[in-house]
Amino acid sequence: MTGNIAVIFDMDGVLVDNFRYHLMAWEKFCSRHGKSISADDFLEYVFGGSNADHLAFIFKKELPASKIAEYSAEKELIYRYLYHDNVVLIPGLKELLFDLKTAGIPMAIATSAERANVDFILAETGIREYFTAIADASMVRRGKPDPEVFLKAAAMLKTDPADCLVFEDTLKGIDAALKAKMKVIGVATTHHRVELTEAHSVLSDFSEININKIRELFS
Ligand SMILES: O=P(O)(O)OC[C@H]1O[C@@H](O)[C@H](O)[C@@H](O)[C@@H]1O
Repeated sequence: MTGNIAVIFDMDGVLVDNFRYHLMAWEKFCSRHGKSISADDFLEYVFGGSNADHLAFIFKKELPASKIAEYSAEKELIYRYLYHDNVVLIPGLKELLFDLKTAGIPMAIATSAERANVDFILAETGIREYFTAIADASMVRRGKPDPEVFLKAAAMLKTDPADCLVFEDTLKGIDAALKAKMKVIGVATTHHRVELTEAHSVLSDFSEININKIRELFS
């Protein structure tokens, strides 16, 4: 640990509460391809992971990279179409981003989503200026629960993983952050608070956290 902390935000379920829009998009995608996925299976087995893992679950086999790219583009177009007029930041997030930025604490996004979805969320919410680094699906070989995307974000921030705090809403993401040896706070949007007990702490939204509480996690 060097003492210079950084904060890494997952995107879906942490910056915005959009689980149901991803679910609707996957359901629509499945119906177009003669497949199906239940909400329970989606939540338990795939949400929070990579589209390659989602597609392997839906098609019951690994797909070639060209098919993964084609199907991902189709699903994400449906998702952005459905979610477009409904994008709202999680309460308290903007204030926390401002406080962290003015305190000189660097921030990154580490997401299983593709870059077009990141650009979509940042454009819709106007929070791009707060982030020094963005690690997306295209930059890693293995999706969460593998720690690769969080380690990539820490490297981009030039911060020791032990000095990083992650905000995550999924069990896969919390697992990944812990494997990266980072502190992790669960955000109870996609799951109930009681399901996120592996995290160092849990909150319902960002109005429950501030810089002093974040610093205390590292003391
Ligand atoms: O890592 P994040 O930001 O939670 O992103 C996860 C999601 O990213 C989306 O692009 C996928 O299609 C979702 O279904 C997936 O689980």
